[in-house]
Amino acid sequence: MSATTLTPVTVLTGFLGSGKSTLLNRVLHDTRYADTAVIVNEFGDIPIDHALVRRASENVVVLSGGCVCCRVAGDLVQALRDLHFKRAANEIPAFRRAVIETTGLADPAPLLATLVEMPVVAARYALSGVVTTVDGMHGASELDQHPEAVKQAAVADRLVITKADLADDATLDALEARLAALNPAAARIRARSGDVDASWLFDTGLHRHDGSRPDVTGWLGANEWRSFAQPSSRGPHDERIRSFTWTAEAPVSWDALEAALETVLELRGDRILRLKGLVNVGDKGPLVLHAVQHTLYPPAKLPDWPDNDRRTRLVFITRDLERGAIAPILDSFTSTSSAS
Ligand SMILES: Nc1nc2c(ncn2[C@@H]2O[C@H](COP(=O)(O)OP(=O)(O)OP(=O)(O)O)[C@@H](O)[C@H]2O)c(=O)[nH]1
Repeated sequence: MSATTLTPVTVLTGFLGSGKSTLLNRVLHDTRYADTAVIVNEFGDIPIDHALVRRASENVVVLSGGCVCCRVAGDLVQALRDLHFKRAANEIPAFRRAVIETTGLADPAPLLATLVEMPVVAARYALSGVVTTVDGMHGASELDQHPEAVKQAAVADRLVITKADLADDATLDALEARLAALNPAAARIRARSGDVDASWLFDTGLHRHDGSRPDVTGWLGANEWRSFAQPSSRGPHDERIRSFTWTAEAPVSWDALEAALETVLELRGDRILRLKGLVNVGDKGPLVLHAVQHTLYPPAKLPDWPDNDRRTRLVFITRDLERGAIAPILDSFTSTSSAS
């Protein structure tokens, strides 16, 4: 997998009315990011959001008539393929990244799985990151009531707490503490009407259109999982989300680890929201991998380690799945690991 030939895709999700379109519309006006193709998934029959976004980007595709998480996955694949071929044929303005804005009710995990699983997509696009908007005023009650909202926050690489101009500091602080417990690895920002630096949103992942060096340590976020204070308020759905790491001190055999991961994903993939990892196979640089639900991306090779930590580190974000259900399988295949 080459980092330079794949078009990075950012998935923008967040509960209904949490400010996805406001954010997207604002950041696309940053001229550095004007060359962004946008796929908007509208739930209702009358697409409204795209009218705003269309003013900001020349390549906008609207998927309507259903939620991309269940009914329109095929449409999404088709849209990504069409965009690619039209770009290749110079029929549309060239774009260097794509954003998929989900409906507010979307469960993001099947969407991420679609991006990984469909060969026609995986050959041309690479998931760059997941940005989740959380309503600064109503976010806590949405997390309490809707498991989708919790999943959206749990899989994020970037959490944007919106409407910071409307909510008071105590509300924002409590929400932020809760999000930090749910997903400590995601970077967080408070936004007023989408006033977020576009590069903070888009340049998150391993795949940069300009080939610049990615922030692998930040992407992995393994260190952030270890220390965080439990917030005073946690909802019933928060409790179901787990995050844990599995590490190995000595280099591992990729064949053995891959077999172990295939087994884990086959058995437990429905409960694995995301998996990210750096793997020490004894070479100069690590393998970088990620997986969503049942599917493992082909690993990418990095020329160097991002820091002095040479351990294999896998970070799991799961729902209703404990570390104890996974670690023994990984241990037994690789027979060299340490808990963390
Ligand atoms: N005051 C204020 N209003 C905001 C902010 N962000 C969004 N809004 C408003 O909140 C409402 C919903 O914002 P949208 O951007 O449409 O939210 P969305 O997540 O795209 O909504 P759906 O597509 O319906 O799920 C709109 O009226 C926005 O103007 C903000 O930071 N401050």
